[in-house]
Amino acid sequence: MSAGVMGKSWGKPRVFKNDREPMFGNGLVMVEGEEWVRHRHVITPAFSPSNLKAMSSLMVESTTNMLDRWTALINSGNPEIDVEREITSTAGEIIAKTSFGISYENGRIVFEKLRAMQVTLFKSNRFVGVPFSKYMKPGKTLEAKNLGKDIDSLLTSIITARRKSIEQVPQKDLLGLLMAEKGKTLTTRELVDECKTFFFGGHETTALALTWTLLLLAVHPEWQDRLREEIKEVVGNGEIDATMLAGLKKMGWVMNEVLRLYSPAPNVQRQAREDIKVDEFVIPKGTNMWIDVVAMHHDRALWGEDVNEFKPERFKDDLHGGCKHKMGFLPFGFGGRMCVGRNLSIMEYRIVLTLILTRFSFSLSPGYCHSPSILLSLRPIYGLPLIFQPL
Ligand code: HEM
Repeated sequence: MSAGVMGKSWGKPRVFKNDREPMFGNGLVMVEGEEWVRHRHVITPAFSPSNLKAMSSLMVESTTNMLDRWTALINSGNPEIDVEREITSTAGEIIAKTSFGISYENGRIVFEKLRAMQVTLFKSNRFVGVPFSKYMKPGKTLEAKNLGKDIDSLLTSIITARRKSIEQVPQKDLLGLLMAEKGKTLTTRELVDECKTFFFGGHETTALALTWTLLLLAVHPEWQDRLREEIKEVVGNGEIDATMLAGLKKMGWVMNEVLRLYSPAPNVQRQAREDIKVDEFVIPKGTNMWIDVVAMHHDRALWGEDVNEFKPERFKDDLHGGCKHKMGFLPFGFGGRMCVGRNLSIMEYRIVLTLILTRFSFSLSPGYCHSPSILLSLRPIYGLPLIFQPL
């Protein structure tokens, strides 16, 4: 691929920014040029393996609460559970805990308001790029704006309080880590936007990766067994230790195969900041490029005749899953702007799936209707009802 494709001459489309401003403000997803370099420099170290490991117990805690709820439902004669709704809510709780903490009152309120804002935006903001779309649902747009104001002022008060106490109690969540960076700093306004960015960029994507995985494991029970065997060998029956998770190789292939077949982020966007030469073509300044990741991940020419089959083993000896082009598998984007939270989501995926598989087996409910749809993310539009059996 030409160097022009990967260079800094590509930014994010303005239309994408307008539509997503309430969610991301001027957070990492939105900033460009030198500003992006500065933000990325401060944020990347917060996602280091040792920082992430310290967050694993929060993930275990929220997931265990969810699974205890499932056990109570099953014991009361209700073994059918909509896992999409359940997992999205738990992933929201996990990202709020790992981003800014919710063990104190203001954090909990921010979390509730972010959730409400997500529901509102989902109703008002699904026409990405449609001119004047925010005027189609003016009530919802206003509601999102008011929630946004409340969230900003609550997060500002959390950050101000932490600035006063940072010497005494440095917090180990992402906000605490960003505030503790020596020399490089973000302003309070920038920190507010990064907290929102982590929430909106980080939980639904991970939840959908898990949801689609449970669908595929429900229809391929032999893979439930294989993963359970691997968990027994690698994790044993004791508590999950984050250092063991890298040993879950087959689970890694399954995650890649799910991200290939049902990529939660269905497209990656760029806009030419200047005229760019790519091989014999010139792409004029201002051109929007939407890379259709879903289509690329289902392209027979790249993947072969079995492109639509669930075959995790295609990732066994090849990080690209046997794809004929090294840029053909892009669930986390590409280049310098590749997803900064991917290791957090990989850790969360492994923890949640390990805990589910250790406690339950599951099959598809006859009520499931397969209809993957792109509404910002790629989601099962009618949810995912599964029938659970305790092990
Ligand atoms: C399965 C889970 C996830 C998927 C599929 C995913 C996917 C993506 C994609 C496709 C991009 C755009 C990359 C590009 O433009 O080349 C991105 C960027 C980003 N993601 Fe994720 N993501 C996931 C989880 C997370 C998590 C857990 C967080 C944060 C806690 C996060 C935070 C971000 C941020 C901040 C960016 C912007 C990076 C930049 O522009 O420098 N993501 N993600």
